[in-house]
Amino acid sequence: MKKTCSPPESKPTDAGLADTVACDSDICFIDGKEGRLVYRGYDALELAEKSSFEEVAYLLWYGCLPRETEFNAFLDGLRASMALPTETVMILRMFPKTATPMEVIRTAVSSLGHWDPDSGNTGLSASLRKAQRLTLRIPLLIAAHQRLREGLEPIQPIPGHGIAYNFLYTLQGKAPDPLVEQAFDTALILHADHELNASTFAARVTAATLSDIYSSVTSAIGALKGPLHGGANMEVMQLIEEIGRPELAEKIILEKLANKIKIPGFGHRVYRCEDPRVNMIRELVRSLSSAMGDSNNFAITQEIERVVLEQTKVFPNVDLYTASLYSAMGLPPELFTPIFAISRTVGWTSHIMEQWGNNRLIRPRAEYIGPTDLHYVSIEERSR
Ligand SMILES: CC(=O)SCCNC(=O)CCNC(=O)[C@H](O)C(C)(C)COP(=O)(O)OP(=O)(O)OC[C@H]1O[C@@H](n2cnc3c(N)ncnc32)[C@H](O)[C@@H]1OP(=O)(O)O
Ligand SMILES: O=C([O-])CC(=O)C(=O)O
Repeated sequence: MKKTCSPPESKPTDAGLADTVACDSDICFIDGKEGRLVYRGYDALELAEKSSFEEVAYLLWYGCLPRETEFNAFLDGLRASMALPTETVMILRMFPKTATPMEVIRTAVSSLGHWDPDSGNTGLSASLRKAQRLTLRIPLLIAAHQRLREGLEPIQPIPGHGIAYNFLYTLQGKAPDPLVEQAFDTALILHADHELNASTFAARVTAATLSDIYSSVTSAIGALKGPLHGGANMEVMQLIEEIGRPELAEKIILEKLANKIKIPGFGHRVYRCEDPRVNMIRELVRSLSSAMGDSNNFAITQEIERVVLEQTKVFPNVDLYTASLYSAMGLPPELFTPIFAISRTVGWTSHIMEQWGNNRLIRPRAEYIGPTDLHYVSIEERSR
């Protein structure tokens, strides 16, 4: 009798759903051939250059850019939500020292739902308020947990300052350098949405069961954590640290490629050219590293890029230079993926609300490739 199950012999028809269009959406457009990224009709690079993360959040949530009075009212509403519930800070104190920041935000974001004043209200206005609370509170939660890990007490954000400023301030305990704040705000804009990436799809699948926004965002955080998706930015930093000096990059990368190891920060399901965000982030790192007087990580990243491009047809993605950008800001690598979650929360929640606007349960089929005619044999007989 056969004792083990045999592995599947053929691949599903559309592995990874690479060729499947799963929904209509007017939030984000990607041209993977030409390398273009558009939020609600506006080029994301133009928004990154001229706008602010708060304005882009308004655009993604409401579908248009605000007039001045609308934006001021929106910012006033945001300020009112800019604090963590005391119960959440108590929960943060209870995590074991070994819990990574990404594991902590997965659990703590889920817990935030219990203290949301709109808990149980599933209307559109309540969902928008929840989306805004999540976007304001996730950075505070990441900063508070990091301070607790370092043996420091969490500190309150300063009303009147934006999300980028207050994340850096509540993390580092001092007003951020304006150059760093500006670069961080730009990075938040460039990560805010990306169509049906894995974490957004996870959020939409959960939302499509008519589950709540906190459950949907928690699903998304779980998907973002993996190294094939958001977790890649931390892996890029680990690779930079492993390499240590630019002149060692070529040897280490060639060895990895020879061993068929995928290099984090390269490859993308949609882009068949350089990810349009890469150049803007590359230039931000170049100027920030030089202003901070340490360009070693930038130089290593450039070497990694040169060798991978010489050896493969695989282009860099958004994560490649993000690692040395955040490192030039003095941020620890284990916060890189949680930072991705700060900006993508805007995209996730926009998609969740869009899903609810025209909902149908998301439930694809599997191509069954196992047997169908087996008969039950008792455990005694099977064990003979
Ligand atoms: C924000 C984001 O989520 S961006 C993506 C972040 N993830 C990473 O940076 C992790 C490294 N990259 C990867 O693992 C992949 O490129 C993914 C997961 C992003 C995309 O995967 P897929 O769309 O399934 O592409 P797939 O894995 O089939 O790659 C296509 C080809 O490019 C090669 N390739 C893809 N990525 C890489 C890489 N990072 N390093 C080396 N080769 C690569 C593959 O080996 C494959 O080559 P082959 O056709 O000769 O077998
Ligand atoms: O779109 C994807 O597959 C990955 C992603 O989230 C991004 O590139 O920002």
